[in-house]
Amino acid sequence: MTEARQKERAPLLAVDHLGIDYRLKGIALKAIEDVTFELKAGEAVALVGESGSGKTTTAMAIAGLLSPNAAVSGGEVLYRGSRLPIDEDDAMRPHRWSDISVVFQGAMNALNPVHRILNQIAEPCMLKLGYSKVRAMARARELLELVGIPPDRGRAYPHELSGGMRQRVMIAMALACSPSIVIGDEPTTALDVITQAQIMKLLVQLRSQLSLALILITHDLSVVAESCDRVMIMYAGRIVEEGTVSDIFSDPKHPYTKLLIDSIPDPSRGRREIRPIPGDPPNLVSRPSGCAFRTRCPSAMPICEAEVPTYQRLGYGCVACHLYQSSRPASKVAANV
Ligand SMILES: Nc1ncnc2c1ncn2[C@@H]1O[C@H](COP(=O)(O)OP(=O)(O)OP(=O)(O)O)[C@@H](O)[C@H]1O
Repeated sequence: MTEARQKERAPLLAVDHLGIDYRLKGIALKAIEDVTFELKAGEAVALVGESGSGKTTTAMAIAGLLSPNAAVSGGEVLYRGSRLPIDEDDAMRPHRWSDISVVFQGAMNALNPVHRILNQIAEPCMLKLGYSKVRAMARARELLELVGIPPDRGRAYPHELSGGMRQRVMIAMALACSPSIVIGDEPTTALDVITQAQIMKLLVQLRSQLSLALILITHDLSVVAESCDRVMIMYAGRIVEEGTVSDIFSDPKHPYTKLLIDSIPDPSRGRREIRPIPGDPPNLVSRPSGCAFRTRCPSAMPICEAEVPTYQRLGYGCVACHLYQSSRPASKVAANV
């Protein structure tokens, strides 16, 4: 097959055995290791996991927005079959906002307080798309309307808008250069519950209207169930399970995924409180040997201390757990879980 044909058939995004370390006073913190997944055009996937599991690092690596003390320790990210220069700021510039953009949490910090919002949305259109000021302002008005803000409000400064409106502005900015992938890093975290639901509804609607692929980082599993096709569960810097939303919720495999799903309040079963997972995630500077979850795992076996489980395909999903390693018979697997 020719190279051009291969690229044509490549997934929109492929993250291939990606590892990212943070340098801290000469010590390397392994924030993510061996992270591998694909994203198809128009697909919505969620990255889920406890705080510190590496969700934001994965997302920022894909967008080429890693902090200065981060370094790629292995692997690569491919966009439409071509390697993305994720650790080269200048080389990443043509991709940022045009191919991959990010909606961050806490719009107040991301927006410039002294510029009117219309100008802030118009700016990437001038810088990235080379639009004239007049054309960029027209595009900015169009984008405001798309995210449900009357274009006249474009004269407002960020502090004159509600939190929900500001987050809509962030979404408009993320869409300004018509990217194929939008990453939402906990895009609704700072908002009240009703506004959270409105913003998620907007993202879901825009995703289908514009055929966007979405990578959604969230702690909220109910949001995942309503807005995503697939879920990737992260633990201590690795993806431990991946599957369709319905498979993960109805038939989770990894003991961590099971506990995570069990932690959600379920009033229909008389459980109204969050049930925290006992124990703490490991220190990523000195990871425990073998499976990082073993110290909290109700199904841990001696092999879990000795070997890192490989990430294996299981049905339509993937799981990294010794309970499911292919050398083990299926009957034993069932008995152990
Ligand atoms: N700039 C940095 N320098 C050093 N360590 C960092 C840096 N950014 C993140 N880390 C560490 O890397 C690990 C992964 O962090 P990351 O923010 O990717 O996790 P997360 O799953 O997104 O967490 P949260 O849900 O709290 O945002 C954590 O141990 C975190 O403390």
